[in-house]
Amino acid sequence: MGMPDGVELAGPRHDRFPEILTPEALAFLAELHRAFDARRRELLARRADREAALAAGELLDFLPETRHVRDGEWRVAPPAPGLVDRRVEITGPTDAKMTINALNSGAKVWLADHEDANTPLWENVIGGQLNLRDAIDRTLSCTAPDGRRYALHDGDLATIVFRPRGWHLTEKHILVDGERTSGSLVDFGLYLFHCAARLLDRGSGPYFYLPKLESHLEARLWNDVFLFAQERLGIPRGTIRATVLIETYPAAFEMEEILYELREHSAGLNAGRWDFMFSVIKKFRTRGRDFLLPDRNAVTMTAPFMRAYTELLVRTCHRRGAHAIGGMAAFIPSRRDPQVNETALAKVRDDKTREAGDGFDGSWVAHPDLVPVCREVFDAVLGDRPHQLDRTRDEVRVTAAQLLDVKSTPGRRTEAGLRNDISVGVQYLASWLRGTGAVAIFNLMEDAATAEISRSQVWQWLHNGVTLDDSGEKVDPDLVERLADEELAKLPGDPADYAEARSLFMAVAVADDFVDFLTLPAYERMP
Ligand SMILES: CC(=O)SCCNC(=O)CCNC(=O)[C@H](O)C(C)(C)COP(=O)(O)OP(=O)(O)OC[C@H]1O[C@@H](n2cnc3c(N)ncnc32)[C@H](O)[C@@H]1OP(=O)(O)O
Ligand SMILES: O=CC(=O)O
Ligand SMILES: [Mg+2]
Repeated sequence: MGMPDGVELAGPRHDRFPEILTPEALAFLAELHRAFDARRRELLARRADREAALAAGELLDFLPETRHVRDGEWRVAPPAPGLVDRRVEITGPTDAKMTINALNSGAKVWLADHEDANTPLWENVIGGQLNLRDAIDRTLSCTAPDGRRYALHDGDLATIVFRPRGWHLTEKHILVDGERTSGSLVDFGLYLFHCAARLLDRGSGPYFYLPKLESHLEARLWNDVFLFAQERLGIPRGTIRATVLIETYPAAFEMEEILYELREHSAGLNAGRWDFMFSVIKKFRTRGRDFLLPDRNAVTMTAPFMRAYTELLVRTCHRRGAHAIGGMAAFIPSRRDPQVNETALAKVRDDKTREAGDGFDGSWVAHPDLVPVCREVFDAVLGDRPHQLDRTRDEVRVTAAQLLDVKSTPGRRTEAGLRNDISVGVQYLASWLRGTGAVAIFNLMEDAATAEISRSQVWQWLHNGVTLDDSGEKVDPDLVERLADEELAKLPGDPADYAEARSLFMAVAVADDFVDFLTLPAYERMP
């Protein structure tokens, strides 16, 4: 079989890429594109309409038209093999070394990330698929630049749960009928095509984390994609499993409906706190004081709106027999600095202790050295039980007003906070443009979600006439430029090295037109 009709490849064909970009796999992607891309675009347009309504004064609320779903009696499918005990999940990009380190880390699950932690550079997109396939075959190995050899352990490895890109992103290197394809469908389709049978042979399955959904209709689209793909590839219905990230403000009002749409394929929900915070800023960015957050690093999971969101998530999941998975504490341990390490371990322990106490069934860590802390905390609560689905949290009642109560968030808006947003935002973008989508900056994990908070916070303060609580200065474009000069001068290397990242940051943090996702213009600057 040659290149399927209507398919064009616009990216370089590196050594082993043809193993992934086979005519059969590309034909499958073309089918997915023709069947579902128009609906994807319609749903993106619906997001924009909803955002316009919020800008015009509407508020988010639970949907009247889906009350029957919330009031009905139904449960999601029982957990699939490898997804019963999820007390520790490590996340990270899919380069060979990280893949091996994550699978060997002792975590129960590895979230193999093509979203927040990944720059969708063509080499990462296809290289990641090769690494995943080789890892499942247990043939993956690599040598680091310093000569260290990496190979997979012989024993148990983490269950792989793959996170494709969100619905908003396209793949410009694979065209169907002259159109860019969807990043979500390309990532999902290639992984399913190459890995589903291999995973099933090993007693696991094709499992996914679904990012950045904004409504149950977007979950319905995923469910329809799953049904179609299972049929086409001859995989039994219900084999695919998906954990949905509740990480946008609108989705927090549709948790039940999202589980319901995916109930045959559901593996639960995750509290994606960083994108959630970004979405809170984004959706109400023009609505003044009621939705103005303090310094990014001052917003914690104990803020009233954050607590309402996580409490509702656990209650919703457990009522429906679905796992509730906690989020990411951003503190990164250090093997070089004992003080940084101690602080990170203590902060992560506190975070996981709160989650385990609240009823979560497991949680995320960003680094292998955090696996033992998370495991210890969940072991203490779960004991021999694989999860705590029996804690139904019937006492929890969360109202729309509680989810919307952003103004009670304690904290100040300071010059240090603004400087941090600018410095982190520019440094992160510089890394992203070099092809690395997750990086430690000032001892915190930064990825696309945390960088979105930084840039949207600057935009929000700037466009709502904020005066900083400490310096008394008004946030305006001149102040942002001056602080950028000062902050970039503190970084090692030549400030010119940051010129492109800085111009991109200003385009997404200062310009009047609010760009939906910083990765959209950033992707256009990539080869
Ligand atoms: C908001 C969200 O979506 S959160 C989920 C998305 N974000 C992520 O997944 C971030 C995941 N974490 C990371 O990428 C990394 O931990 C970083 C970039 C934050 C820090 O990485 P580094 O600077 O390399 O950390 P450090 O030098 O301490 O790493 C020590 C070792 O642990 C490994 N390691 C660190 N993090 C990970 C990880 N997440 N998965 C696998 N291995 C890892 C490193 O490869 C290194 O291995 P080596 O000793 O064999 O060389
Ligand atoms: O994807 C997770 C998040 O916190 O964002
Ligand atoms: Mg996210």
